[in-house]
Amino acid sequence: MAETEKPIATRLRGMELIDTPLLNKGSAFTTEERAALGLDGLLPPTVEDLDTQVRRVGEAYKGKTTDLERHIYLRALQDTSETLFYKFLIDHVTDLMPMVYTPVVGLGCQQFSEIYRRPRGLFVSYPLRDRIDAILEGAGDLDVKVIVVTDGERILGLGDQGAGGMGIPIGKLSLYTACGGIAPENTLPILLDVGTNNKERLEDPLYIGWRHERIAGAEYEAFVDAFVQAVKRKWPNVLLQFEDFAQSHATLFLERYRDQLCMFNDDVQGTAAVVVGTAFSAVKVAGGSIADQRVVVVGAGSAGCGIAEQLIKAAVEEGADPAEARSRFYMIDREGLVLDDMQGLWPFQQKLAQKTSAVAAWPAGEKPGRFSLAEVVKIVKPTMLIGVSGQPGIFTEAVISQMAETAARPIIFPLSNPTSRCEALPSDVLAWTDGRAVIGTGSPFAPVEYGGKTYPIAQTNNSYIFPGLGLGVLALGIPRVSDGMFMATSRALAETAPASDDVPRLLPSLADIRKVSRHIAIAVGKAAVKEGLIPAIGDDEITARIDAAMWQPAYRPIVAA
Ligand SMILES: NC(=O)c1ccc[n+]([C@@H]2O[C@H](COP(=O)([O-])OP(=O)(O)OC[C@H]3O[C@@H](n4cnc5c(N)ncnc54)[C@H](O)[C@@H]3O)[C@@H](O)[C@H]2O)c1
Ligand SMILES: O=C(O)C[C@H](O)C(=O)O
Ligand SMILES: [Mn+2]
Repeated sequence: MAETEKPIATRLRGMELIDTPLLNKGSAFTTEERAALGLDGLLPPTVEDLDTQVRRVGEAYKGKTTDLERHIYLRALQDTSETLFYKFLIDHVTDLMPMVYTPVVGLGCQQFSEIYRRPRGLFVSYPLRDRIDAILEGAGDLDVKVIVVTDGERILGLGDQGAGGMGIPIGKLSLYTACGGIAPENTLPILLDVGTNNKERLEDPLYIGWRHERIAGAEYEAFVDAFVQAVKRKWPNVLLQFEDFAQSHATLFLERYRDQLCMFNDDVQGTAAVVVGTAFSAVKVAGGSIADQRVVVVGAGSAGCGIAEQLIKAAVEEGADPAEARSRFYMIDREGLVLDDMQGLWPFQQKLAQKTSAVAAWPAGEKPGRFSLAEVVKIVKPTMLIGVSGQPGIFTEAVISQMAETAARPIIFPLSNPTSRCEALPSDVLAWTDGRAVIGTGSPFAPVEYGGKTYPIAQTNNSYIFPGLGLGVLALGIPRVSDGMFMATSRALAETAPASDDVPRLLPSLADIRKVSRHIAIAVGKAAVKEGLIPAIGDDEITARIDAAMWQPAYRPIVAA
């Protein structure tokens, strides 16, 4: 009997069963199930199959006229029947992913309180801080194996969304299932509600979060710690993904907790991994290696510094001298080029600051001792330009065309999400570089027509990484997430990229994402064996365990318990 056919035994009957999205089959409950589970008469008489249901859903979906309506429809479907939702999502992943994930999930977070229908996941709010263990019990019978948690403070490039940030863990976990084959009953989204400093949300009479300014400092850190310790008690082996925390907390918690449990920070590590993987493909097109690049990163935050560090690691693995590799990185933040004499840098920024002595001989900029993005591009002649600033349009025509003067194939990654925060539109970047740019973006863009050719735009988003990483970790019981595992995901991702022909093809098509995630999971498993994180097992065994673990969207027989 195939894995998917093992019957599920339940005590639920009638409407209670129909109201349980993990078990509900709607019109696909069989005649026997209807009789045994008290469903006769509650359902219309025709017994349908999943494909027929997907057709009906497709028709209803076509009638939606705005992206927010499409998002609401898909979320409601997920809360009605998870199997049907995932079948629809997986079958049409390229079209539907932007509706459950970036960019539309950004709108979903901003309007979370307005479109709110039914609870999903857990809200751990500060006023209930003495009852965190009890709140986690609310997960009920779920066999929780992966949690995505946010406090909503830096939602994409949209800033503080308070409790509305819950849209992000829900969206990320949908991709764990759709793209990585993690069973939905193994996933749990969590929102730490510590208030919000977003005035608009605080003044919104419909705001569903705790109407209070953000708790900060020691109280906040103690609260997060109480949460993490409670998670460890309840689910000691869970994979805990930190998502969309503010810059002041992302790296802090990563360093604090990485040796305490199986966790990672997606904005720091997952992002770095997808960028390094895409960069491997990009340098194949542009010529040279990672170690040859001169890199300007705009936005020296969690993502920017994570990306720079992992690219440096890749250059060193290619044989570069570590100090020399580091010296080729130019981080730009609000004050321009990040220099070691600047006040108030975080330690992770300090490590990437250029030495004031190194720029002493540079031509004077507009502000004494400071250098703008435009000035840095002119002086440094970068080969790679990465945007993780959340500042739309910051890659101006002047900046891009300046870069194109000195780089034959400029590698340009405007990575900020959602689309409204993108540093430059791919169509503009191609036009400003006579079609020579090698482009990756964070949000999805349609292929661009330029000079009689069609350029696919690589969606350089951590969604290419975390589902496969999670699959590997869960299928093989890997107890910690290491930097080496992330480097393995980058290499595995690059291996799946199609060969570039007359236009760059940096990443595989999203339609192949489950195959890509499987390939990444296998690479993660091999890296874990190599690092001694799990007992030595052969490659065939790794592959077999991953294949067996992959959840498929199909109905399983249900019997009365
Ligand atoms: N493509 C992806 O997979 C991916 C992954 C993570 C983050 N991102 C995007 O990257 C952006 C930043 O994320 P983060 O976690 O690093 O946030 P962050 O807040 O840690 O960092 C953003 C940095 O940009 C700087 N900045 C703001 N205005 C600037 C300006 N005018 N010039 C230069 N720098 C400026 C800020 O000072 C800050 O240091 C977000 O928009 C997010 O959506 C994309
Ligand atoms: O959520 C995304 O689309 C990617 C990333 O994690 C981000 O914060 O922008
Ligand atoms: Mn994120």
